[in-house]
Amino acid sequence: MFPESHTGYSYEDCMATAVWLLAQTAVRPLVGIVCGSGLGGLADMLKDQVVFNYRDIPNFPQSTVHGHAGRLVFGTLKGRPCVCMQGRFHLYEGYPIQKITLPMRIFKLLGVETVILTNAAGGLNQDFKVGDIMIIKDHLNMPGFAGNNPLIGPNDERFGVRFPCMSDAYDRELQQLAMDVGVELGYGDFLKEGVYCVLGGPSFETIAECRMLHKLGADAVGMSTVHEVIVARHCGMRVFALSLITNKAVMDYDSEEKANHEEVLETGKQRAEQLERLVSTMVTRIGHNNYS
Ligand SMILES: O=P(O)(O)O[C@@H]1C[C@H](O)[C@@H](CO)O1
Ligand code: HPA
Repeated sequence: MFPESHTGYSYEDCMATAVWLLAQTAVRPLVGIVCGSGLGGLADMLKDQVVFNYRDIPNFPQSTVHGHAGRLVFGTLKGRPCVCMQGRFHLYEGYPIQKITLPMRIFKLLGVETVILTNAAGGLNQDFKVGDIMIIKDHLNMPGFAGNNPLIGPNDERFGVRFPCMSDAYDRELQQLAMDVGVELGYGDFLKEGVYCVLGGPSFETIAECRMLHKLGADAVGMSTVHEVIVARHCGMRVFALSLITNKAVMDYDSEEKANHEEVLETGKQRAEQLERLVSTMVTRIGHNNYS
């Protein structure tokens, strides 16, 4: 029924990778974290680390992008068992979409219940400034509109249903938790919420494209996260995601600004500490009170 070129991994392949990892670490992670461009410092916060290079993990792709170290780090964050991807995969690296999202299924098989994803993104919302942290409340999946969805191909019910709901993709309690923690930490001035739009990349957007995306309801634009969110939700994990606004999307023909990866990494460095504190404090509170 599906063409031979289908590039997914079977349940057994994912299980083999999970079993291989579990055999080499005593950590049983409940929280899985994905670090965006220049945001890999989050992984360095983990204590009692057990680290795997992606090249050593069976079935894992390799990181090819500057700012994505290519290491899977197990450890504890303030006593909570976590696993952290220090580096993710993107469509523009040439990987099939099922390979980009494979780590989400491995997270699930490792026992992860909550996934926290971070990314670097261009700000489309004119109220956003460089350095703002945007809590993602929803997404626009542009590659999905063109038929590139990670769930295309045979559906294995052991992971999830054929037609998963996405109107509740971003957990509302975790969004509230992020707001509460952010305000407590004094980040209220640069904590925003909004809609993230994913494109294929690697070219940054034209001015006309930015204007169109803004009109369509996007507050920030990037090249990741959404595919991972779809696969994480398909297999029943809770999802929280945030964008660091690393640059302002160029919306004006008079502007001299040009999006570039160096600026993205530089903004990441400047906000790294606050972002790490926000995420680590959230992790300590997940599973408590009304955030359970
Ligand atoms: O992995 P993320 O989404 O943080 O990376 C963004 C998108 C591109 O990979 C890169 C552009 O600078 O940063
Ligand atoms: N566009 C797309 N992806 C990005 C951007 C951007 O402006 N900034 C960081 N990642």
